[in-house]
Amino acid sequence: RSSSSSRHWSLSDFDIGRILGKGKFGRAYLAREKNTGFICALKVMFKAELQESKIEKQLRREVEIQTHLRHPHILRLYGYFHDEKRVYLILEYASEGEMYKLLQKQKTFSEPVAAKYIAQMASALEYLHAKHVIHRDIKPENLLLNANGDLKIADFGWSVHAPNSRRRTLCGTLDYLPPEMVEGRDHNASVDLWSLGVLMYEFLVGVPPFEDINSHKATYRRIAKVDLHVPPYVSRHASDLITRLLQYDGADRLPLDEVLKHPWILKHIPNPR
Ligand SMILES: Nc1ncnc2c1ncn2[C@@H]1O[C@H](COP(=O)(O)OP(=O)(O)OP(=O)(O)O)[C@@H](O)[C@H]1O
Ligand SMILES: O=C(O)c1cc(-c2cccc(F)c2)nc2ccccc12
Ligand SMILES: [Mg+2]
Repeated sequence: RSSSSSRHWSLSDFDIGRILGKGKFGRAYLAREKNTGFICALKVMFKAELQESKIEKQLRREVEIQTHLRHPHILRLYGYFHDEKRVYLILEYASEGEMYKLLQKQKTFSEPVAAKYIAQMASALEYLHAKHVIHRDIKPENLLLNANGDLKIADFGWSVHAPNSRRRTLCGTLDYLPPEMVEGRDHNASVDLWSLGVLMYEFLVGVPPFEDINSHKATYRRIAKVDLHVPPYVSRHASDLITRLLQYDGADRLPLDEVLKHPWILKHIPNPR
């Protein structure tokens, strides 16, 4: 019996269901493998579009990295295949969809709910960093939720093997990027610690800490200055953890094993991991 990722798949192996969502390049569909009835998400991308945007190499790296990852809070990539016009990724199905939409609907999460997600993130990042993989694009848009309401890190399009000096121009929001990346300097796994702090702040406050809706430049300046203001309604322990992650120098950011032992996490999650 060949493992799912080495087997040669084709579109005729699947019944295709409803569309799950559209991304920049990808459309994801609910799908069922015909022989086993296994439910998955099939992400379909057009080769022409991938070539135009020159992200073929990034996609191959994403696939190479994600196929080898096995963690309860990292979305599984079971395999992939391509035909003349399209590339297909066979992904774990996350039935509760995007964290981003849940946060938008609820505005903020309670501290116990936020602590559950931050503990799941810390555990997944600990696993990634042990494999010298940095995600570099942690944000609510790239987190999915499964039927149990558990978080799944998706979208490894920006992940690389650490350490790294980015070559590709950044696109999308700056909100989650640490000073060393907005300043184009070398960076390492501690960039994910910064993003974890930004994510925690956004879960509790409803907006990212350095957002300036008027200008990129203003956001850039606020990040570089670590211009952080935690509102008074955020508990002392939560505010302490956010501050320990949003440190200018990557070496000063609280390591993941300390995050998982922080009083704010232990208060809500007795045995994290
Ligand atoms: N495994 C999955 N389970 C459930 N829904 C999914 C899954 N993968 C993708 N989706 C849905 O499809 C949408 C588009 O997929 P995805 O974000 O991976 O495309 P993309 O090309 O990365 O787009 P972008 O880069 O803009 O996020 C997601 O926002 C999500 O709503
Ligand atoms: O025609 C190809 O050989 C091809 C293969 C793949 C590909 C193959 C496996 C994994 C993966 F992520 C991507 N991506 C492409 C993107 C643009 C144009 C052509 C291709
Ligand atoms: Mg996406």
